[in-house]
Amino acid sequence: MTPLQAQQLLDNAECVASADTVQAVINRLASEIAGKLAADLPLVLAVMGGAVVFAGQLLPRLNFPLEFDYLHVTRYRGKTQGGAVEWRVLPGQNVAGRSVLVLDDILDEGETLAAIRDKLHDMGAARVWSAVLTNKDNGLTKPIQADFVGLEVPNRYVFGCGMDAYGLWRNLPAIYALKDK
Ligand SMILES: O=P(O)(O)OC[C@H]1O[C@H](OP(=O)(O)OP(=O)(O)O)[C@H](O)[C@@H]1O
Ligand SMILES: Nc1nc2[nH]cnc2c(=O)[nH]1
Repeated sequence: MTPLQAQQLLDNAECVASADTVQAVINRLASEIAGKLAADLPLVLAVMGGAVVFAGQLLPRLNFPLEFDYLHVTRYRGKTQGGAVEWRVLPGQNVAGRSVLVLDDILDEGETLAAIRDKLHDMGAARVWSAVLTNKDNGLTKPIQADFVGLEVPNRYVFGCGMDAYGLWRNLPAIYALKDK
């Protein structure tokens, strides 16, 4: 894709959450998470790559001791339809016996987060919590619900705030939905 095509993608998209809304949502999530996990010394795991913006903005708002690490799993690989869950970096052995909080940018069909939860339980996590910046309102019965949900987004392909559109635009401070084809 050329820079002009990438710009046209954004120009034709619809903003579904402004940058101010996203900041307010992350503030609320930080306080909800502190209410549940402040005394647990949790291991916080960001799901690369989509969670990078969410994690980077949430972590400084969590005012209690925690350990941070990441895992990398992908299922969309720059496309707008998901496929098989592919592990690129497994969680570390430090999950055993821990209260683990998984951070991700979006819960869509739920396959990714369910696979992460199962993996963490297999590795001996004492309790697995999850926080997602967005939950897609797609009418599906999902295999997992997140414990902490930022925003509901419409049943369209969304991007910005860590979420990509054809591999691009993760850097946007607001959330957009691709124009319907
Ligand atoms: O609920 P699901 O339908 O399973 O989709 C959610 C997952 O899809 C995205 O990851 P993606 O595979 O696009 O990789 P990325 O993090 O590199 O964008 C997103 O970051 C979630 O991890
Ligand atoms: N960027 C992005 N990634 C996703 N993964 C699952 N659904 C989506 C979506 O709508 N946008």
